[in-house]
Amino acid sequence: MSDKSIKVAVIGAAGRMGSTVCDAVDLAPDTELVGRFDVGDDLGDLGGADVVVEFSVPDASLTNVTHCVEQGVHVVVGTTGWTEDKLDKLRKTVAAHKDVGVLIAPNFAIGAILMMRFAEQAARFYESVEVVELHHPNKVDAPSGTAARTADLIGEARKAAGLGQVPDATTQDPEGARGGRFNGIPVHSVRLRGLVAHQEVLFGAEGELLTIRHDSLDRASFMPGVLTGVRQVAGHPGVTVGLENYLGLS
Ligand SMILES: NC(=O)C1=CN([C@@H]2O[C@H](COP(=O)(O)OP(=O)(O)OC[C@H]3O[C@@H](n4cnc5c(N)ncnc54)[C@H](O)[C@@H]3O)[C@@H](O)[C@H]2O)C=CC1
Ligand SMILES: O=C(O)C1=N[C@H](C(=O)O)C[C@H](O)C1
Repeated sequence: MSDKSIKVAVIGAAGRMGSTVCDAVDLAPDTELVGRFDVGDDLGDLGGADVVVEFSVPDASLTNVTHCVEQGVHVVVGTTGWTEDKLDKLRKTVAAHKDVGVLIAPNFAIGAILMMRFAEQAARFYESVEVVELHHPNKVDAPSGTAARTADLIGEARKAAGLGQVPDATTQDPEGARGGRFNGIPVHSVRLRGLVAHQEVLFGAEGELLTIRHDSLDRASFMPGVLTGVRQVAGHPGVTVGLENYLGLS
């Protein structure tokens, strides 16, 4: 007999991730789908949900998550674009609702979380590093949240190790062919029909290379992580960034 004990609503339910999450919540033995919301819907009492899963667009996420917190509902957030400024605003709202947990995860795939962790560990040993993220062409943001987070982790690890800037003799790049820089780390974004979500972290030192690559070939890869978030978020009050904090990897 199943015990559908966690009531879950999904915001962004008509999207690629939101619809996949609705199916996963329906199928899991311990979760019940009680609400599907998308753009223009009145979020109201969120269908009586215990936990909301939010996969919308960067411009809307803070407003949606704030509404959930003000309703006293825990939130698992997959939407990207969480700047420090937005996180600060959210933390202030959550501080007034002390029992509420919010998980913001740039990537729910276990391999992507490990890729970030391994890249952070490798960072101090290599003079050169570049991040290449590759996604489907319908993605609205660049770089990916995963690439931004990876670059941030690597940049901090390099600073802690006393490493300077990555070596780069480029003086002429009128079209931006060298990509963007995030926390000092070069990041390149590829958009290609046929791809889902992929990333390579390229490390280089004299006479050797290390490449760490992760591929999400299907959105099913994100679902175990999303369900882990749904099951654990109530036990983690406050704002948590990164699913690794729920997995004993932090
Ligand atoms: N953390 C993770 O593991 C992953 C994160 N993502 C992120 O999730 C987000 C969504 O990605 P996709 O599902 O591929 O996009 P999508 O474009 O397929 O879906 C977004 C949905 O949000 C809806 N929406 C737009 N404005 C809204 C609003 N104000 N309120 C409620 N819903 C609204 C849209 O109508 C659409 O149905 C992106 O930020 C993406 O980067 C995507 C895959 C994995
Ligand atoms: O939009 C996507 O598809 C994805 N978005 C997230 C990101 O920006 O990192 C996670 C994953 O890369 C898929």
